[in-house]
Amino acid sequence: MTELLTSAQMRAVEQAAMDSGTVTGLELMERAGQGVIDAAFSHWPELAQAAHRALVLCGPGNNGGDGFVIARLLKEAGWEVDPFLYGDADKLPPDAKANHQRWAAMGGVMELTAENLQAAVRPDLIVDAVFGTGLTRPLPSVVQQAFSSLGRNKWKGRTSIRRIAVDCPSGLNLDTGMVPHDLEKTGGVISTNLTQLTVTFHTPKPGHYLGAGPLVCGAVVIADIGLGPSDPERSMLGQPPDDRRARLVEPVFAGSNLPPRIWPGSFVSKSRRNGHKFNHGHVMVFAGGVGRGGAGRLAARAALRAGAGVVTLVCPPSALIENACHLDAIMLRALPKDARLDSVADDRVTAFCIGPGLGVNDRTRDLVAQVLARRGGTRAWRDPVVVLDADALGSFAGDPVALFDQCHPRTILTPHEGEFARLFPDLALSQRGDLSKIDAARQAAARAGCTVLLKGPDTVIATPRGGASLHAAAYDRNAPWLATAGAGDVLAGLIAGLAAPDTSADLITMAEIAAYLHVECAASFGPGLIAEDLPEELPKVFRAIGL
Ligand SMILES: NC(=O)C1=CN([C@@H]2O[C@H](COP(=O)(O)OP(=O)(O)OC[C@H]3O[C@@H](n4cnc5c(N)ncnc54)[C@H](O)[C@@H]3O)[C@@H](O)[C@H]2O)[C@@H](O)CC1
Ligand SMILES: [K+]
Repeated sequence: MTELLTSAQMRAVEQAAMDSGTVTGLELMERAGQGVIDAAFSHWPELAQAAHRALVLCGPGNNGGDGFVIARLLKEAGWEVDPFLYGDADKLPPDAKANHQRWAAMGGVMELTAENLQAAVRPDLIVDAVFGTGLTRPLPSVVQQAFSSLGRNKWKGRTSIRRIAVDCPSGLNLDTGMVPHDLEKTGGVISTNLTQLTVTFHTPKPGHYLGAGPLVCGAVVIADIGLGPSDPERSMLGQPPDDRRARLVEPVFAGSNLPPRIWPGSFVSKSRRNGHKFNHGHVMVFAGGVGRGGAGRLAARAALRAGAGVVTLVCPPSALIENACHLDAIMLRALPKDARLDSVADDRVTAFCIGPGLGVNDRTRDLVAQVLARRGGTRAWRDPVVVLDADALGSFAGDPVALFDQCHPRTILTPHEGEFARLFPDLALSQRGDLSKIDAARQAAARAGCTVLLKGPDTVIATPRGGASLHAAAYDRNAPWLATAGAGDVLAGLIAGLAAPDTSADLITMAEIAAYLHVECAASFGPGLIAEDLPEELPKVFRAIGL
């Protein structure tokens, strides 16, 4: 797990390092500039083999300061360098001003405008050092126009020009992954700032993985600027996340890759020990009525493939034959309309998955209430895990507090953005503004008193205490085939199946692993994927991670 530092957290880390006297701001800036050049040369080795030409676009803050370091270092390596500045050189912050002055002894600086860029000699490399973590509002129109002009320039072989961004493509908010748009203006970085490589410092930032981040960053490389390890991450293995710093869900700990056999493999119950089927948990999944059982069956299948010892599907009596025609290894029980849950669920049920295909109605509300009221029974030390998805959430759309009042710490809500908006209208995507998806999920978890997994290509998992992690199906784990009907039902089943064993780790850890495996299955299966394929791909993914 890699920590994702917000802009404020990153500033605090830098400030603490400077206050400790181990490093100065100028030294950090020098390392940042050098880190960008090293990353560029490693990504495009041909650039390292001879001197070339660079356009360096600098902004009014320390991101611009990094740009002036890059300009100087490239010039010293024999490159032709043309820097452009947005803003007033006299108003640059101290370290950036110092680097501007060092550059000024070597060459001139042009004002950053579309006209000046149009007149520039064709570069081999364009460096975007206009705005980094300090962006607070939409890009100024003059900067937008300058970026747009780069795409219109008459340079020969324009498409072979390499484009690198310092910390982020300018215009991207690194806390939210949003590109604040001034709606009066057209374009914006998404269409005009075609970054191929983004070099960020110390740790990745949430915005590299949230929202538009993966669409605009190209590839992301982390440059070490000597701020030390971010946290003893190895000790975080299987631990709940820090209450303030979010983490990225990936098998990387303390900066090095762990074999996936250790994470996530060692958290899969059956990889650890033998035992009776009930040692691996009993998952109960609820299915809808006649013709609506597919979603529940998908979840049940995923729970069983994930390693639950026993999975039972519960359905109305009228749907018994339909489900019996589809199921073998999954047990089947009928629950008449007015019957109590106790008539089918004994104390050995360790996890419930409720919602997919169930219908938005009073019966669903009643079943959710009965499931949430269950306690550990003979396993009094541990209440059953409850995964609430789809219609279990939709059924409380008009009265979310009634749901939150019943949720306990072993509950996880797994909404997509639409379902989330109905439970937490003020935290909906359309209302979020500068609130990141991570903070929205945190607030939702605090309100609901349980874990919340907010789905998407950027899936955020948050706990009521503020712990949060982000799983991104992005960059080399991009999985567009996952946007398919039923994929969410499979995820809900995976969580229930992984979290069902008595020995399973905390709920957020198991939700992280479910999100990870879900995408691994999609990537492993590849194009043409439909939801049924996901559970069937799981054995192959388990073998690939060394189980
Ligand atoms: N010593 C440090 O703090 C280090 C900082 N580093 C670099 O410094 C960057 C952060 O520097 P800053 O905090 O100065 O932030 P930025 O350089 O991203 O920009 C901040 C400046 O832009 C202005 N601004 C923000 N949004 C604007 C908009 N839409 N239109 C016009 N002006 C706008 C702000 O008022 C401020 O003057 C990082 O991204 C990184 O590249 C690195 O050099 C490593 C060391
Ligand atoms: K930038």
